[in-house]
Amino acid sequence: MRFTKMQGLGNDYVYLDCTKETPGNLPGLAVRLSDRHFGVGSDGLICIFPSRRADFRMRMFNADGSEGEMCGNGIRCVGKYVYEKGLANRTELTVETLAGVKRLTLHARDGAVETVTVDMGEPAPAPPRTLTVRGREWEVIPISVGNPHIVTYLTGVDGLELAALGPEFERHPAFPERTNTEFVEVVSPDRLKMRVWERGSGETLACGTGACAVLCASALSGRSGRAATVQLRGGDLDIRWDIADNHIYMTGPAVTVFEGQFN
Ligand SMILES: N[C@@H](CCC[C@H](N)C(=O)O)C(=O)O
Repeated sequence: MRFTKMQGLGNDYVYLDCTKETPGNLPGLAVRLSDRHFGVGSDGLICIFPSRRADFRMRMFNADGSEGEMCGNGIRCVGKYVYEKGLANRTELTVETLAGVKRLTLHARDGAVETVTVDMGEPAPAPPRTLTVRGREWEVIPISVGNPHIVTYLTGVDGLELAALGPEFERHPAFPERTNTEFVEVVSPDRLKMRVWERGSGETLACGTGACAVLCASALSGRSGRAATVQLRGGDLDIRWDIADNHIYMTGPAVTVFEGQFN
């Protein structure tokens, strides 16, 4: 079956066109293809299907084979994929996910999609709480943007030992479904620097839903305004929380890396 490797700010996935045929055991395939030594190498697998409720439906699987409700960097790449492969001929699209139907606006030049704006819908924040992880107390703000996130603030985010800390947040007993965790340093009210430990994939270079959770948590706690640049290891995302419709809008790049075939 043919595949396309794409990335949004270095958050890379293998993309499959499942509009005509679908391979079996998608979780197992995600584990196999994501392996950076024995597979294609990626943070997971994204499959594109027809939809009864929207123009397309996407399913995303993390590198460990678990299924996520939504993927912010991935859905931008889905927009680029369907447009450039000729599966869609409009620059306004809808994509069904386990977190609802999302609206995409593709920004294309000479037939190539460079950036995509996604209406990520309404965030669902919960009251802050304190967690003990590795003997330290961390104040976290839980926020669902369709998938689960917790956001915590500190200085010196670059020096954080995420490989040791991340798994303990992900599997903390307070979150039976596991969680994505964003570690944030406020650079200024309109620039937030973050690192992310993703549920099911570990540290990634960027997380679109995570960046939306960070903007929401920062605005609610008075650390930022309702629009900011979120600086991730793989680059910047522009995030805006609209006051009129309460939706979060994310704008960022989508890039094709290479195509291939697996047996
Ligand atoms: N990288 C993604 C999020 C992928 C899903 C996440 N790991 C989960 O399990 O919820 C993004 O860009 O949003």
